[in-house]
Amino acid sequence: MAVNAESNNVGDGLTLQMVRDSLIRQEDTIVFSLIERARFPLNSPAYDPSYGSIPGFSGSLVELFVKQTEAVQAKVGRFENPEEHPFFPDNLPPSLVPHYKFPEVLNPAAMSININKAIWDIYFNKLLPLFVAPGDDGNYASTAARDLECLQALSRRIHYGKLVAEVKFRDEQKDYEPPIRARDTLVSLLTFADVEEAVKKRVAKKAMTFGQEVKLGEDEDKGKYKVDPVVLSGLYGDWVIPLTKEVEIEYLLHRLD
Ligand SMILES: O=C(O)C(=O)C[C@]1(C(=O)O)C=C[C@@H](O)C=C1
Repeated sequence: MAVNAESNNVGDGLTLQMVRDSLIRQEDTIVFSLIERARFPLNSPAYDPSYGSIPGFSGSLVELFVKQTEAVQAKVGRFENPEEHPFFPDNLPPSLVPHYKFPEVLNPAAMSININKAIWDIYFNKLLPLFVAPGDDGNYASTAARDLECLQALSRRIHYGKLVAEVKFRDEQKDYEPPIRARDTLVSLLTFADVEEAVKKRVAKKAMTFGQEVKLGEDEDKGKYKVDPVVLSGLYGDWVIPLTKEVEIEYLLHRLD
């Protein structure tokens, strides 16, 4: 994605269009990862701390999987990238690999913003039941792996709100400073209803395109999708965009600290 990874011309040259292009690219990852998760039913034992009573660990299978995976990823430097946020930041091991100097685009206040706890709760309690079928097929490890892919893709996108906010602030500093100082509402200033509509429509279209049954010959199953496009676009409208705005607001409120 990444303003970081794909472009050397970041920092002062960062534009709202560049940041939005990255959000559009990230939709692909999110839609694909949700479709992949939907291959499995809910598999609720993966989320039940009492399932299996894991020796030496008090938590669910998915928590164990995420904590252990994040520990490995921390060792190879994943969270050195300011665009990455761990779900379990406490007691992560340090990176063992040489430090890459990522461009410093954000205000240092950005470091303290991590809303992954909210993302975790919303993903498991609100989103999952909307797009996976009920049931249990025993594939708990694969299910947990797919969940982490969804969570990381969503988290990256939502925390990208920091970059969106930074660019908006730089573009319209005069407009943003007074409400920030007054700790006033910023939401109307940073909302673009037309952009939000376009995001939701594009997500529905991607869900149709990526999630169609591809068949050869006559018996094409038109209109049958792996995940309901209306559900995915609703999930963006109800959760992904509002959480991104929450990060934007949080970032801006500390932008002048
Ligand atoms: O593109 C922007 O301006 C954003 O702030 C991102 C985003 C989104 O989450 O997609 C959020 C708020 C705006 O109303 C429009 C879109």
